[in-house]
Amino acid sequence: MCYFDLPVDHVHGQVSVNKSASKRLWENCKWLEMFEGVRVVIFCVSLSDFDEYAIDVDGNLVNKMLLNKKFSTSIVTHPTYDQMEFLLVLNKFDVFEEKLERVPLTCCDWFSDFQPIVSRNSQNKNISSNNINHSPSMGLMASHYVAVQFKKLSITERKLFVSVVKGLEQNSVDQTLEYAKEVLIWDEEKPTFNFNEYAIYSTDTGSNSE
Ligand SMILES: Nc1nc2c(ncn2[C@@H]2O[C@H](COP(=O)(O)OP(=O)(O)OP(=O)(O)O)[C@@H](O)[C@H]2O)c(=O)[nH]1
Repeated sequence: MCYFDLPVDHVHGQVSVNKSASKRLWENCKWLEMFEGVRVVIFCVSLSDFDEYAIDVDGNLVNKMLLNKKFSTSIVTHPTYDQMEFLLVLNKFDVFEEKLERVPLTCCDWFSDFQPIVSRNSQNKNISSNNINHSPSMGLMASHYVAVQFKKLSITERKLFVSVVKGLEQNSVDQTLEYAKEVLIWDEEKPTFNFNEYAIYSTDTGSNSE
C-alpha cells in the first residue's frame, strides 16, 4: 500500500510528487526533511479502500481505510506539519461509486454509522449532482460522509480541505491542483480574511463541528 504526498511549491509554481511506501514511512523519518519549505500537504486516499485489506507493520491484516485513518492522524498531529495546510484528496471516486452498488460503506468499522437517505432519484447516476431538484447520488453522500470522518480526526484547530477526484480524468486532477493553489492563496490571505463572509460561500464539507 502506498500513499502520495504532493508538496506544492507555490512560489516557484512547481508540484513535486513524492510517493512513499507506508512501511518505510513508519520506520524511517528521514523523509520529514523533504517537507522543509512546503506549505500545503496533499494527502491522497483511495475512497475504494473501504472494503480492502493490507498487512500493517506488525504483520496484521487490517482494513486499508483504518490504516489510512491511523496514518492521517499521525501526519496531521505531527509537529513537522504544524504550519502547513492540509488538502485531503479522496481519489478513485469512480471505483467508489461502482463499488457502493455492491458493497455497503458500513462494512468498514469506521463508517458503521453511515445512514444515507436514499431516494429513487439518487439511484440515477445520470442526474447531474448540480441539479438542485434531485437528491445527491449515493457516491456523493458517501464521499461527503468519509470527508467528515477525516475532518473529525483533526484534534487541532486546523482546517482540513477536501477534494474528491477521479484520478484517471485529467480535468478532475487539474481541478484538485487548482484547489490546492486556492488553499495556498487562502493561507496567504488568512490574516486579513473575513471568516463570516467565507462561511456563506464555502462549499467545503465543514469543520469538526459537522
Ligand atoms: N478507476 C480509477 N483508477 C485509478 C484512479 N486513480 C488511480 N487509478 C489506478 O489505480 C491503479 C493503482 O494505482 P495507485 O492507487 O496509484 O497504486 P497503489 O496505491 O499501489 O494501489 P492500491 O493499493 O490498489 O491503491 C493504477 O492502475 C491507477 O491507474 C481513479 O481515480 N480511478
